Amino acid sequence: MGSATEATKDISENLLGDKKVTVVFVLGGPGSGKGTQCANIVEHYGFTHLSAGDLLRAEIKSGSENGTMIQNMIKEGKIVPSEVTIKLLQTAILENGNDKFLIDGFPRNEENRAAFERVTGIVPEFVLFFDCSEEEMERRLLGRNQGRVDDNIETIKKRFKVFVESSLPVVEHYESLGKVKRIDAAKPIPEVFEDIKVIFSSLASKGTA
Ligand SMILES: Nc1ncnc2c1ncn2[C@@H]1O[C@H](COP(=O)(O)OP(=O)(O)O)[C@@H](O)[C@H]1O
Ligand SMILES: O=c1ccn([C@@H]2O[C@H](COP(=O)(O)OP(=O)(O)O)[C@@H](O)[C@H]2O)c(=O)[nH]1
Ligand SMILES: [Mg+2]
Repeated sequence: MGSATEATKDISENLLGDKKVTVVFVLGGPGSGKGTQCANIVEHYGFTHLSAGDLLRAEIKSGSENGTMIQNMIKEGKIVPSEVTIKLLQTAILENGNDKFLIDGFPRNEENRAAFERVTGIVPEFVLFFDCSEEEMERRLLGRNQGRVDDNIETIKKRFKVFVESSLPVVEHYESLGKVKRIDAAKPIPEVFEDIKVIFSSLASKGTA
């Protein structure tokens, strides 16, 4: 047991250098409000927001050799191979001076989760889970208006299916470890943030973040 922990720590030190980080995974269905609330958390609690989806969209824009593959997967609501997303997250963590990160929209399946833990050695402090009905999420996505290739009804239905089949098992995994803090994300934006504040204020007062 002890040696397994040591091994994980060594890997972490190899790939993140000496950097010790506090990570919160922000998970929830498409349109549940993850990005919106991450901006609020950044403003009040000094975290850096890393949206896996935003990093992938930036990678497409940068003209990377993976761009076309990523674009096609996003359009189909599919999950991009772990090594691509993990590399982007790892680089973003290393390039940033902060040591507290909200990782938004990742891990999206169990393979993402296991690969991230194996490669970076990072174990999340907790998982903030946004609970919202599909009806409400669909309404929000259709009104998001950011010109995204995946905010159309056909792709939205595919994303909901992937969320239930592949992403919810990640939440269940962390649930079994007692690490999930569930938020009723169907409420209006300021009310959702009030509930989030309770969680992050107690974290700050414990001195763990
Ligand atoms: N609590 C809320 N009530 C109503 N609309 C919301 C709420 N939270 C976010 N939105 C809106 O819903 C859309 C999706 O929110 P976003 O934060 O991008 O979700 P996610 O990152 O989970 O996909 C955005 O247009 C946002 O302004
Ligand atoms: O770790 C990730 C995060 C996102 N995506 C892809 O990017 C899309 C948009 O993700 P984002 O988190 O931006 O969407 P949201 O849930 O916020 O609406 C997803 O449907 C996936 O196709 C992915 O493959 N891996
Ligand atoms: Mg988002």
